[in-house]
Amino acid sequence: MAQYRRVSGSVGLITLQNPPVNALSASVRQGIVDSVKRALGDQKVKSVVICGQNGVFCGGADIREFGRQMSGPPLVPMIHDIEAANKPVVAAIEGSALGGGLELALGCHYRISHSKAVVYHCFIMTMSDQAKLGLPEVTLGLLPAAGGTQRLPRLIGVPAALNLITTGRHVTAAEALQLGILDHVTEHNTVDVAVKFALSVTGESLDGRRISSFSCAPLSDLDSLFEEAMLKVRSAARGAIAPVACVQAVRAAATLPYAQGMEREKELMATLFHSGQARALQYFFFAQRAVGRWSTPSGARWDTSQPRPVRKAAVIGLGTMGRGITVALAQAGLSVVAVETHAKQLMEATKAVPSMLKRGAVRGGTTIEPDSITYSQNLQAVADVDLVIEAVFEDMALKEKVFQQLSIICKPDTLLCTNTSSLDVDHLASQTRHPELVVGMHFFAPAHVMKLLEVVYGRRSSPAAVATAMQLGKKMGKVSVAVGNCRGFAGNRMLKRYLEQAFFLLEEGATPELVDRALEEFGFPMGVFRMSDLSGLDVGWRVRKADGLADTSLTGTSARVRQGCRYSPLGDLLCEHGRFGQKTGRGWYQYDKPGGRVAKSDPWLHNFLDEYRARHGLVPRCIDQQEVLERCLFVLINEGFQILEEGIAAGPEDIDAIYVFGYGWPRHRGGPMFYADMVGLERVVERLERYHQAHPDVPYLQPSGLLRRLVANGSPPIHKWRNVIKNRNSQL
Ligand SMILES: CCCCCCC/C=C/C(=O)SCCNC(=O)CCNC(=O)[C@H](O)C(C)(C)COP(=O)(O)OP(=O)(O)OC[C@H]1O[C@@H](n2cnc3c(N)ncnc32)[C@H](O)[C@@H]1OP(=O)(O)O
Repeated sequence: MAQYRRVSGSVGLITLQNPPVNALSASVRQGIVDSVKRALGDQKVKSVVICGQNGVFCGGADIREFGRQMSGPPLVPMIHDIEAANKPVVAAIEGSALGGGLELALGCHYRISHSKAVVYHCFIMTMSDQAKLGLPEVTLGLLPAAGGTQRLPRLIGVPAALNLITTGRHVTAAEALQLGILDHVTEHNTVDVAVKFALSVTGESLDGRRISSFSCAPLSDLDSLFEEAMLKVRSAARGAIAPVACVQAVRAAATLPYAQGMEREKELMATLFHSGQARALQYFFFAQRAVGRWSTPSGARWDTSQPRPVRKAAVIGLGTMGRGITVALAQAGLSVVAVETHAKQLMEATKAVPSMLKRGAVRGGTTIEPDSITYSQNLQAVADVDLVIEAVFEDMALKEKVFQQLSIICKPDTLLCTNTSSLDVDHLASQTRHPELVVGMHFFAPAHVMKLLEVVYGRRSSPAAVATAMQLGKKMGKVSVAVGNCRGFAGNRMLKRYLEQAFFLLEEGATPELVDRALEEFGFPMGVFRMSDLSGLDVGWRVRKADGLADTSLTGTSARVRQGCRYSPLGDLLCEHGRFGQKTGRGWYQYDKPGGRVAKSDPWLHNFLDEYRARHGLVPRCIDQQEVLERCLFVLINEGFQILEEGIAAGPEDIDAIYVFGYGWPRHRGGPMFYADMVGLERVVERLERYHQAHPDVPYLQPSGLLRRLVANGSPPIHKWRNVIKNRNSQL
């Protein structure tokens, strides 16, 4: 809806009303069309202001309408009519003007927005109280098809428009003013200022105010500008089609008259609108928000659990993870006690952490007060903190000891969190006096950069403890996903199956290059072997040794079998050769030096694989990309269904958010569970069964019970899976 009233005698004020973000639903568009008509037809009205209710201008087109039959007045002619009006129309932008919201504002003759001077909160300087503007359609697999690709370059120039449209980034009102998107910013009430402004421009000529009549500022070398832009978008998101279409649409603005440019925009949008990528990205938009509405099998929920305030936190262990967590906490404005019992490691951390903070501040355009962190070699320093995150070496005996000590030293209500990536959170809780205050906070390296946080609730974790960890994650800018306690939790448990298949494929005749190429063409930034080299092969080796798996003294058939199942010792053998990946300059690939980044094919590795196969009587066969994808991805997906079945994750959105934010799953494919839905659950079952027949010694290739049940229920779409899971759980 849109409300219309006349204010200050001669200004028609149109207020968009569609909480929470005033999205341009059919009824809002109808409201705008009707109100504009009324304003233009009313002789008493000399100028018009468009604003949004509750301090938000407009969050863009209503994304929920995209999957349905479109109705109501279309955006393009609506915006065209506003621009063509013979009375000045002013956009009063508070909160957000995004997507169709900004395109609506670009159709207005003037744009005024809200910007407050720099504010300080805790130790961090931000520009928080400012409107945000942008054309984020590309992040939804679309392009700004309500004239955005044609008006923005005409207003601010081709290079700046290309940047905004292809990245979808939001800019603050201050930056938008600098770029020329806004005519004016104010620290006062934006709508009042816009109304006064509208009165002041009454009767002035609008000839120079209609952006569609502008020409793009000429540029000397358009071809190389667009070639460069195309290369950039192609390497930023492999295989994503929307960024490419965005570049093509902006090119049309730079080279064609407006009307033809609009035709091109429409054509390009038509190719995107019904694409699988658009569906995946729009699903993921809502999935991201759904993970915040967490619940646990014991009935704890996001809306009934009260988080505790956390002002002062401690980090125990200042290795790579601990340092990153310290930085993330400080960046969130908390006071941090950083504890490391080894003097040398502590000294290194006192140098590394401030420089990480500095780099982060430069990147984020903020300043940070390093005094918010105190360092100590003594665990007693955590006595008065509200929350502790333990990040010591991944060793149960060591962690047990730390938790026993923390339980004595800390205040009785201090939340004790562990950053373990796979160990038993319940067991650690049992070492403390208040197991209800123990949860896992599983960060991903580098912890101050990666968006994902798995919040692991144990059997006895209280709802308040889960809510506090979830909220703290959000405060640190993370996407927090609540998961249950099992070996590897959700993400690493699924990863284990994926890695196993990759090793098996090498045994059967593939090379790291072939496997990685298939996965990178699918859209992962790095294939499994390049990724292992980056994160260090010794990490998994240590875990396998702790699990009693990495025994390379075994010979004959038993070398490749553990607990009755197929096992590949390839990763263990590489580690025994001192090949830990990038850090040693050798892994699945070779690097020019230890710490080198550029992976090169390694003849040694190929010989090693040949010898290994010969030793075990394995006859290499031709493996194609389809098999690589199906074996690696379907087994990972299958484990995802098992995790849903067991209630370790509450819904498919949780798993998808974990994989996109923590494991590089291409966002335009929606996440592993969405991908399964797109491929078709029946097909996933059929392929898994086929591979299981061929490899009966790999039990994880057998389709999970939930996957089979979903197929038996007619393969409902992903948003209905929770019902099938719920029905099953209620029968138990
Ligand atoms: C052939 C057809 C031609 C059509 C041409 C179309 C051209 C235009 C296309 C578009 O405009 S696409 C939409 C572009 N806009 C966006 O991408 C903005 C999306 N929203 C946001 O970034 C944020 O929501 C916000 C506006 C910055 C506000 O953030 P905040 O953190 O305050 O709230 P959220 O939790 O994110 O959202 C609250 C609530 O609102 C729902 N929502 C937000 N935006 C939209 C939207 N555009 N459409 C529908 N719903 C929206 C969001 O999902 C949340 O609800 P729940 O999911 O929690 O129920």
